[in-house]
Amino acid sequence: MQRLSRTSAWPVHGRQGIQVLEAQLQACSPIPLMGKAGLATAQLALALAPYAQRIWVAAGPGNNGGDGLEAAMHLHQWGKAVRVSLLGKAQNLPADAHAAWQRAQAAGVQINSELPASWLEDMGPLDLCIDALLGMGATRPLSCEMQTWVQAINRCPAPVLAIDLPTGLNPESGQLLGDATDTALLVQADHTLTFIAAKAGLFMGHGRDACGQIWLDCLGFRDGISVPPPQALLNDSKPRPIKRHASHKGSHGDVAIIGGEAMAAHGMGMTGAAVLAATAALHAGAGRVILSLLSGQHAESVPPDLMQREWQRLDLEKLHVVCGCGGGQTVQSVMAEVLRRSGQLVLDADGLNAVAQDDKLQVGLRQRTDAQPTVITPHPLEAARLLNISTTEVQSDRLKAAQNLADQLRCTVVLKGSGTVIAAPGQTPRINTSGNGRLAIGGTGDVLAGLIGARMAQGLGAFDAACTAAAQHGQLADDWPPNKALTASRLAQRLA
Ligand SMILES: NC(=O)C1=CN([C@@H]2O[C@H](COP(=O)(O)OP(=O)(O)OC[C@H]3O[C@@H](n4cnc5c(N)ncnc54)[C@H](O)[C@@H]3O)[C@@H](O)[C@H]2O)[C@@H](O)CC1
Ligand SMILES: [K+]
Repeated sequence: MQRLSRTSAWPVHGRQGIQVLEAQLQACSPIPLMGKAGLATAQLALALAPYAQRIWVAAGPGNNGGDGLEAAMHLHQWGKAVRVSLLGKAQNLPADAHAAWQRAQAAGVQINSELPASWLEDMGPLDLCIDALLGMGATRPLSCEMQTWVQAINRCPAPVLAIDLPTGLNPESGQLLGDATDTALLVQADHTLTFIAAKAGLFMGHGRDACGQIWLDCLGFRDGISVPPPQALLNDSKPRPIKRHASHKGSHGDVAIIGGEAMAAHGMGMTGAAVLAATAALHAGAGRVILSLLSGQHAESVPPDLMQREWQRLDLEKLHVVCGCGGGQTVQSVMAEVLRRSGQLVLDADGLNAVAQDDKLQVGLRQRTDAQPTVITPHPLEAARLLNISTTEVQSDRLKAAQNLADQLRCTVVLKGSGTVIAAPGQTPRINTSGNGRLAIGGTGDVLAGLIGARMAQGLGAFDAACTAAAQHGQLADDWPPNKALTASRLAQRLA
């Protein structure tokens, strides 16, 4: 068993991949895998809460419930006061889970069909709760009874250890089951022990909030097991590439930021986004940063190290161009040329909306050559516009949406959101695990675009630049002092 850390590129598998692995693991295991899963759960429970005496296991009607029953048996045998609430009838449990129920009963574990309220008094306050209601079999909306049990777990003041995944979570998308929107219908765990392999939903959408610390037990994985291609890898990029001592400003590349429409239709200037991206590129260590406001005017109050130049005077072919930030409608008029001529390109925000609205620009993006790598950084709504699908469809399979975009537009895609996905043609997608809700404010996307531009300028390929930048951007937010407001401009200045 191991704690899933950000420093390894853990493979992520979907249901099919898990089933393929499961069948092989079971074939070479002398005992049912459920026995191993239950023992691992009990061991982790003991390690997490060594002094826990009163433990409640909420067990569901499938094999996830079976894992819970196995764990309950061990904890009972180790002297803990364990109560199991079993949702459903024991005779309806699948074979392995039914056998686990029999073993737990024979060992003397108390198993009720009720929630704790009615029997808690004789037991005293709980020290630990184990969520064994639903695992990989969770596909449909929660039944009313299951909803009540999930809410009971969430009301429980004791720490919660979820088996395989928190109940209520779609293991593949990280969304709530049945596209529910009420997060009260999702167990909020302090720890999640997942089996066989990491699942995408744990690292995306609501999974990021609901899982707590994630642990993985591969249930006896060994050499000789044939591993199907993973759906994705966790992004293990090191946040900070080191600058070589033997370098000069030319070694770190020139970044040009094109954006910042002066007066938008609503009468407000939009230079801030472009200035943020430029500031980010500057602080991230690009050799030189040129700010090109689409108004043709020069911005005031910008760092003196930023150069300013009209976009028409840029030597686009030689530059690492970041285009779109606050570009408004005006960016539409420059896009064809930017796509055709820019050496390396990061497209963000209004640049992406321009592409989504114009088939010719999409062709222009697809026709960029291998020597003109491109990174696009859509949030889910921008991705939905580009793919001509709904945001819900994007969110229900973020890995697929990112990969489809990458293949269609022949570029690297950074699909932002909870669990940013980085995809590119011919690459296994990466799921970024750093970052938190504090990044969900205006301007942080501009900072990310500028940071990617800087990393490309420093010599990283498009995919690596995107992975590295996403890791660093998120890590900064994770390390941000809790009592200090995180703003995009402060974030840009903290890059190094
Ligand atoms: N199959 C195996 O070899 C192993 C399975 N393991 C455990 O088994 C789990 C998967 O077991 P299952 O496939 O039985 O699936 P689950 O135990 O996740 O759930 C299936 C049961 O829940 C019910 N159900 C599904 N969605 C529901 C909803 N929304 N509301 C109410 N009831 C719902 C189904 O009717 C079925 O009775 C894994 O997550 C893992 O915890 C582990 O023991 C490792 C080995
Ligand atoms: K569970």
